[in-house]
Amino acid sequence: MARSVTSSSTAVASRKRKSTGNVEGTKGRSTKQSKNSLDAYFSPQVLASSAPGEDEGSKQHVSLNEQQISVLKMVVEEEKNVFFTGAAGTGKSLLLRAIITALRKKHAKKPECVSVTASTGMAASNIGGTTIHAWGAVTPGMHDIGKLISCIKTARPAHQRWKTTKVLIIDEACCNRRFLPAPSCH
Ligand SMILES: Nc1ncnc2c1ncn2[C@@H]1O[C@H](COP(=O)(O)OP(=O)(O)OP(=O)(O)O)[C@@H](O)[C@H]1O
Repeated sequence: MARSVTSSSTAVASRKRKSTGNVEGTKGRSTKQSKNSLDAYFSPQVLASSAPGEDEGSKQHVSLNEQQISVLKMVVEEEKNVFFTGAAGTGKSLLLRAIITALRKKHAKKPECVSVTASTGMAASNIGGTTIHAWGAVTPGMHDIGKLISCIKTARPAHQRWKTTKVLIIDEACCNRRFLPAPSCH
């Protein structure tokens, strides 16, 4: 199955995901080195978003803080399923952009492995993604797994996306409590 990253907040799911983690739950575990090491595909400098009314050119590169880096590692290096959340202005969006950049670098040869979605159209457009419902051909509020799978199978492009995606990002995941991806679908 695909692994996922969700946030309020964001979730990332991966086909190789081993467990769920959060920042507080980060445990020192061995990570793959060599070409899969963080440094190989991630630059810790992230373009900060400009304030409303500010010139786009005024954007500055900032470095992720320790907590953001630990989440980034859990997602990109350790390939865990991660849900991260936090109070307003704590850097979730910046972290998510860094995660997307790092995952796209890591999977540059197979871009279809990384899917970027959100629970609302507005949130999706902010991160250059699509809604989770459009992406996966899933109906909000449908809890019958059998029916969900039937729906997905009749929508070929969506079915293909479920099969090829290794990392599924869902931003603002908690905005839509009626739908959370059912891992048993894939
Ligand atoms: N590590 C960092 N170093 C410097 N600035 C940062 C860092 N992380 C985030 N920021 C800045 O803090 C501000 C808030 O960050 P961001 O928009 O990512 O927060 P958020 O948690 O997504 O907020 P909200 O929940 O309101 O959407 C932004 O201006 C961002 O550039």
